[in-house]
Amino acid sequence: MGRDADETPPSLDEVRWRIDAIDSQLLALIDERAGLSRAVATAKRAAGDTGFGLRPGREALIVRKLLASPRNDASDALLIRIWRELMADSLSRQGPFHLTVWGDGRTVELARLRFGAAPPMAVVAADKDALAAAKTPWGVSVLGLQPGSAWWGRLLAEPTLNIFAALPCLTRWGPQAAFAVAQVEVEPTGGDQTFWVTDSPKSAAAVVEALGADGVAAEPVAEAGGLKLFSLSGFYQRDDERLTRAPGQLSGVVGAAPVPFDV
Ligand SMILES: O=C(O)C(=O)C[C@]1(C(=O)O)C=C[C@@H](O)C=C1
Repeated sequence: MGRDADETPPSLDEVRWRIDAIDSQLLALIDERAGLSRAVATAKRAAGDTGFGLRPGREALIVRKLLASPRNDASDALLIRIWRELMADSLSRQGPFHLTVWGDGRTVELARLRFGAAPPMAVVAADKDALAAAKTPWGVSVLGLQPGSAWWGRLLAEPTLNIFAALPCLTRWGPQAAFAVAQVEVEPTGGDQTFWVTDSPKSAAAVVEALGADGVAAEPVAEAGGLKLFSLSGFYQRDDERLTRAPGQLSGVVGAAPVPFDV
């Protein structure tokens, strides 16, 4: 702290010495955190929870708290990248966490940004293969919003599969272009969007208007195969009355995700 302005700046050797010292401290803490994944897994088993260890709500709360913490130089992107790596690594120590990706190169990039380097990743040629993989134990699938595919509509018939993340999680990393799906519970985190599908033949704008008249703020996300996908502002339960009376014969909630951290 507090070098006077007229003092000579530290030499490169001195700065590197400080970096080395910080790296040692970081390593000790990272090592300690990684070791806690065993304790987390044991505690979950002791509580009778033998299912998938992923807790997207807890991850969102951790990230939001970090982003809200005072700091001088560490960017939001740096914090998010580091903690996503730490949390995904913890998850892969708890069980056979694995990724399956369907989409383009950007979808693969978004999957790695969100789930880090730890989980093995398979890229599949068909959206239905990615959805099937999301039903395997400890499976997460990342599917792109590709024109012509209404894979998200198939979740209406798969009530155990939920969209739980919209990627990327920062708007400065680009528009939301892919979703993560797994057999996982979604829960409110205090800043959420709910994904809702309808077969209504009305235009997306007309559906948005009908929902809005009932107090539901919606934005169109995708349209394919006679189905439309909307993002609703806030967390909606599957049986929310406003959604049961919304346009469409076949409609329903297919998941929820934290809103991007920088909106
Ligand atoms: O808190 C948990 O349940 C954990 O498994 C730990 C942890 C983390 O590393 O912080 C890892 C994975 C979960 O998705 C959420 C959080």
